[in-house]
Parts: sequence; structure tokens; C-alpha cells
Amino acid sequence: MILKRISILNYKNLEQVELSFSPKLNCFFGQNGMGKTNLLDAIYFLSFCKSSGNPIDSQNIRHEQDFFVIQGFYEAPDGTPEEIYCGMKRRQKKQFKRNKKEYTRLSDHIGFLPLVMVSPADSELIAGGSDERRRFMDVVISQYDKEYLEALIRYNKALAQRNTLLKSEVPVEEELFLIWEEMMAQAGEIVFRKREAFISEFIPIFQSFYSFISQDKEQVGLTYDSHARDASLLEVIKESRVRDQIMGFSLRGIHKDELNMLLGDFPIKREGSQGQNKTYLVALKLAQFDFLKRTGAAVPLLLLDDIFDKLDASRVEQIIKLVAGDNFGQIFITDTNREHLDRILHKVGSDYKMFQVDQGVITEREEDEA
Ligand SMILES: Nc1ncnc2c1ncn2[C@@H]1O[C@H](COP(=O)(O)OP(=O)(O)OP(=O)(O)O)[C@@H](O)[C@H]1O
Repeated sequence: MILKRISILNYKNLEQVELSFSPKLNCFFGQNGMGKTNLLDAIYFLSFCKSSGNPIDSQNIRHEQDFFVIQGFYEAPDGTPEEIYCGMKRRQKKQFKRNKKEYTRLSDHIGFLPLVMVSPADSELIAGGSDERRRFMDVVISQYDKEYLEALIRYNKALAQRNTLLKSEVPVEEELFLIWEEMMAQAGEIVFRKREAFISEFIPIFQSFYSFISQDKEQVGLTYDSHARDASLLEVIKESRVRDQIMGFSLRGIHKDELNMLLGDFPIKREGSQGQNKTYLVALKLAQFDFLKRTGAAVPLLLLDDIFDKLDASRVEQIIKLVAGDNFGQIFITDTNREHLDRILHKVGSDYKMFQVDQGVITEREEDEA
């Protein structure tokens, strides 16, 4: 899928933006706080029906204004034009349309315009709790496997019901516990098997991206831990019941799964330098891109927000070489430094457009123009 043109009114600090894009590389430079991320966020909105940062839609309307509109004009791989419209008025439900026809359910749109965004917020994947890493697996797997998402929803429902029973002040019958525990075990085993299969397929792709970017400077790994690995999940959950009742919640199950992120043999969270962490995150997201591309009909858009911060020149160059190649489609890159972008882009020689972002105004810049 290619985003040929975008039209924005009143989205965050972008009052009015009309831009035509290159089908390959689009670079946005400007000082801090000028609106570069806001533009990428508007593109993200058209794919996911929400902002990547602020989940409260009305707060994305430009201050003092009453509405925002984002319109994207895309081209499908077979050349078919696709027009996506999103309009949001204060105190009203947002409208989302494809080719002028409003969606009844936003979930019908998700996945139609696949997109991967690499942003500074990804650092939580390494620094944050295990729920961040489970969410990463969930997002990637559920994009290509419907059964996975259904099992996960069933599991979470059963877990919530069991947790309510665990907190009960009156005695609860064994039978009642068993109903939810069996459901957790059945759905949890499916989630476990699918996560395990995903990780084993994902690891070599991720490692090859990391090696390419770092030019084999370090070895990285991922390991997956789950209570479902060594015994039947039903037995594990049942055995834990007495302790769970004391705690008032379920201590064991796939909701406690962990994805260990390793640099050499040690947790990257503990040992990684800032540049190594950044390389790790970029490699994870590029591997996610690769997965999505293989399992979907359209090549995803790739948004790279401020990814060069903390990376040395050789790693930056390797990333640009990678994404400018044929395995990636249309790309949107932000940076605070134009010379930085110019230098890299001249080297790769790919088709590109350069835009300057200044206080919410975005202007296309010709080559070597000041
Ligand atoms: N609803 C809103 N209305 C008006 N302005 C907003 C709104 N939400 C955010 N902004 C403004 O957007 C600006 C931040 O823009 P953005 O995050 O795109 O900056 P950036 O160019 O990516 O900067 P950096 O290089 O620091 O990442 C801030 O000045 C903020 O005040």
C-alpha cells in the first residue's frame, strides 16, 4: 500500500497540511516540538483508527478548535485508489470512512493498511514490565492469526472470572473454580503453542536484522518462558489455587509469560548501552515488519520516528541501506538534522522527498535548498 497524498486539518499542532509523498522515502526534518511526530501520528491514525500516543481522541484536536480531519489517498498493490477519511468533532463519535462509506465497526478497518511504527516510546519494550513484551507478541500474532486472538480473549475472560472467585469472602465450590480453570487451561495452551511457534520463527529474522545493523558487533537473543511449558496448564493452575486465594489473584498462567531479551547471555535491560538498546528495538520492529509483510496482502508502511538518536553513523547507515532496499515499501523518517538525512540519502541513492516541519507548517524542500 502506498500513501500518495495526505490532507490534514487541525490535528494536534497541524492546522492545515496538504502533502504528496514519494512512494519510497519521505524525510521530515525540523527542530524539537515542531510537529514531525504529529504528522507520523496522523498517518498512524489512518491505519489504526487511533493515535499512537494519546488514546483520548478529542485531545488530538488542535487547541481552540472544534474538530480534526485526516484524509489519506492510497494506492493498493494492483493500482486501485483507496480514500480513507477520519473526522472527529468534540463531544461526538469519530467518523471513519473508506471510499466515502462509513465503517460500522472500526475493527473492520484494522489490518487493511498495515503499518509499523518505530518510535522513542518503544523503549518500554525493554525497560517496562513483562506485559509490554506480551503485548508485542499479541499484536504481531493476532495480525495474522484470528484463532490466537479468540483464545486470548477467552483466556482473559476466564482469568477475570477466576480472580473474582479468588477474592470471594464466602466459600466457593470446587466445581465453580474448575469451570474457569479448564477454560483458562484450554485457551492458555493454544496461546502458549502459538507464542512458542511465533518466537522460534521470529528469532532468526530478528537476529539477522540486528547483525546487519551492528555489523556483527554483538550477539542478541530472545527466550520465551511460560508456566505452560513444563506441565499441563490445568494442573499448574489448580495446584496454585490455595496460594492464589491468599493473594486474591492468579499467580500462574500464560498471563505471566515472559519474553527475555538478551544481549550475549545477559538481559539487555541490565547490560545494554543506549545505542545497543536502540539497535535491539529497531531490529525487533523491522522483524515485526517482515512478519507482517509475509502474512498480509500489502507491504506495510514504515514510520521511523527519531530513530537515529543514540546510534552511531555506521548503524544509521546500515538501517537506511536496509529500509531503502526492495524488501521494504514506503517509508517516513523524522530527524532534527537535515544534513544528517541528506548525507545518508545521497549514499543510498533511492527515490526520496524531503520536507521541513516548522511550527506545524510542512513544506517540501528541493535538494540542497537551504
Ligand atoms: N492538541 C494539540 N493542539 C495544539 N498543539 C498540540 C496539540 N497536541 C500537541 N501539540 C503540540 O505539538 C508539539 C509537539 O509536536 P511533535 O511531538 O510532533 O514534535 P516533534 O517535531 O516530533 O519534536 P521532537 O523532535 O522533539 O520529537 C508541541 O509543541 C505540542 O504543544
